[in-house]
Amino acid sequence: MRLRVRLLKRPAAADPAVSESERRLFGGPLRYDAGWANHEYAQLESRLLTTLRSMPRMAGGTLRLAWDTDRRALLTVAFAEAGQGVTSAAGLLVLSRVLRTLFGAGSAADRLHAALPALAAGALVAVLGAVLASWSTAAAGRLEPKVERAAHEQYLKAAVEVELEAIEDGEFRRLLDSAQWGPPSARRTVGACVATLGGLISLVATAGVLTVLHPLLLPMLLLIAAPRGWGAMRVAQRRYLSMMTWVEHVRAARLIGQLLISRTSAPEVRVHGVGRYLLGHYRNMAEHAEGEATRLARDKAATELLAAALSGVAALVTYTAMGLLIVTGRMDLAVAGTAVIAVRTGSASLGALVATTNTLHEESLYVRDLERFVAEAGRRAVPSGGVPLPERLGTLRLEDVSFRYPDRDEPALSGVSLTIEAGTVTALVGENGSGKSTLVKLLAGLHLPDTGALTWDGVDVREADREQVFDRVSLLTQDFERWPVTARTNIAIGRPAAGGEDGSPEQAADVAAAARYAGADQVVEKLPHGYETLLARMFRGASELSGGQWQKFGLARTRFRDARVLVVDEPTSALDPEAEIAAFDSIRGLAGPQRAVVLVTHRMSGVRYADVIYVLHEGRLVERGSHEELLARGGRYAAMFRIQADQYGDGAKEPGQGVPIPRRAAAPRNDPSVT
Ligand SMILES: Nc1ncnc2c1ncn2[C@@H]1O[C@H](COP(=O)(O)OP(=O)(O)OP(=O)(O)O)[C@@H](O)[C@H]1O
Repeated sequence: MRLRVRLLKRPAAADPAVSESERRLFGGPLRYDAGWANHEYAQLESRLLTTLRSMPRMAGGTLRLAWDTDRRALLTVAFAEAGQGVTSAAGLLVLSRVLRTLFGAGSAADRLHAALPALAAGALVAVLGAVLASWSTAAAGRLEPKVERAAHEQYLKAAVEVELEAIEDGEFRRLLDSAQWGPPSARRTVGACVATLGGLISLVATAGVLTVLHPLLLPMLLLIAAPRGWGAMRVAQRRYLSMMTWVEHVRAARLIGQLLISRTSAPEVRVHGVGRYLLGHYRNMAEHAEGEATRLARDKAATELLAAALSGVAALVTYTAMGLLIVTGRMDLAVAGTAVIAVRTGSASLGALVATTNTLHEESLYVRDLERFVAEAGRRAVPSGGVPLPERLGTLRLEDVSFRYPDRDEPALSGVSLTIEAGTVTALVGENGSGKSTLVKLLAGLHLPDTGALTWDGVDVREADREQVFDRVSLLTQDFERWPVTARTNIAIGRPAAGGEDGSPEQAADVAAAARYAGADQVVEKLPHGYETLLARMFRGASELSGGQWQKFGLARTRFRDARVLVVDEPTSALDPEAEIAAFDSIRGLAGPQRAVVLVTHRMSGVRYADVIYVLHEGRLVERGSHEELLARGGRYAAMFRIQADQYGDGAKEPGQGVPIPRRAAAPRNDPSVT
């Protein structure tokens, strides 16, 4: 079905046109709540003079980066661009000399002969200009990718060093999102800086030559060039204005395109017929965007025609004035010839300068986002250094710990006190949202307590060397990372090897041992290239694992990491019953004299053999004890255990019979959903 495109009133800054499809699917234009989205509006405010004034500040960050990355290339570009300005000025002066000689007295052969040295000098200047231009191109070509790489590294390094809290903070994420456009923009800023510098120098050189030739020529140049400059500026501003409307259609259409081809939506796209539905909306939005592009093209054509007409009138006035000056003997014919060429070169330079200034302005907005992000990330980075932790692990203690996520009113943990001893298995249980995963993140050093204390053998985690805290923890969560790398690296990445250890026979043996421990070796045996099989469904020749097979890899990675404290959060959700029993056995086996295991799970069968079980409820610890003790108490734990046991029909065999066991409600007979 083709949907009607409803064009609203002409696009304006604050009220872009919205297609019927966007209204229906997204309830309006699809605007990102991201920093860079603001630029679309900021750009509209830009004017040439404002842009020119803020240019040094805008380009400053990128130039500093270029200076740090390859100062030789930067200086070469600057020198070559300045040199080109000088050669273009020299070229004009030589041209003036040639014309003067050619228009002078004597026979044609004599005049031509007399002009030969100047012609030779002109050729030399032209060759020099070309050499300088290619020198600048080569140096800029070397500099640009280096600047992009340096900016990207700066971005990634800043991102990995911040506290987890910052990553979970919406404001910071927006900054992170907007800053990702910074590195490619830094690269383009280098190009725009070079072009702007070149344009400026050549303009100044041309203006200088014209002033030397005749004082009236410079105002004449400005008169001819001004309309074209105005036209270029106006077209650029209209483009910004249009981009604001256009970008939203493109964004919406792109989202729909992704939904149509995504793997996760593929079943519904086919079975529910969502494909045809979304395709119709895609066409509608694309047509809307095409309409905007057509409008823009018409606008541009009209503006350029007007600018050309104004420029033509200005040229007519200028050349008439020049003719009068020649006729009245106040201007030499040779000077006039040079001036005509200089005026043409100068107006072209001015037009190009306006365009490159606009590009510079546009790109530098994204670079500024990157700079803001790097500064903010520095403020929110995990502090380096601190009190070293004891070599041997004794006790991890939480005393009256509370923690609240910044965007929540209620604390996720309140007044939690517990102890984790080396050589034990500690289980954390509780209903959804009771605070188990939050507690795990605190234990891993990912979050710091708001109040109370978390100590590693007496060292408060706030003062401890966080690098060491991370080093002593192994974290296996339900959504652990399925790295798109080989099976071997997927296990070995548990403790990324330093330099030469990667791929060593010792490492291979450790990987194999860890895989055997977790039962992942049987999975590897069936892979086409064994440990060298790439586990990434999106690449050619790669294999994909099932959820349960991945969990075995997760456990193998944890085993390989061999840390002091193993934190395992819902490790068996995708395992079949047999594999689940084996996995819980393996996890229990990981506890050793110097190692503690903290297990979070909703599978009550997996926690019954833990040395100590803590029950969390709404962020508070409500029960503590062994499986038997807690069942005998008949509290929350006993209720949870018996609900699960009851599903298998053996709840009555457990102690703690006094606990009321909620039964699953039977579906009403007349429920229309039950057939
Ligand atoms: N990143 C976060 N930002 C804000 N609130 C969060 C965040 N993570 C968890 N919460 C909130 O903190 C509380 C505790 O969540 P937590 O994930 O620790 O519970 P849980 O016991 O692990 O739950 P589940 O059994 O469902 O995994 C919940 O109210 C949850 O909504």
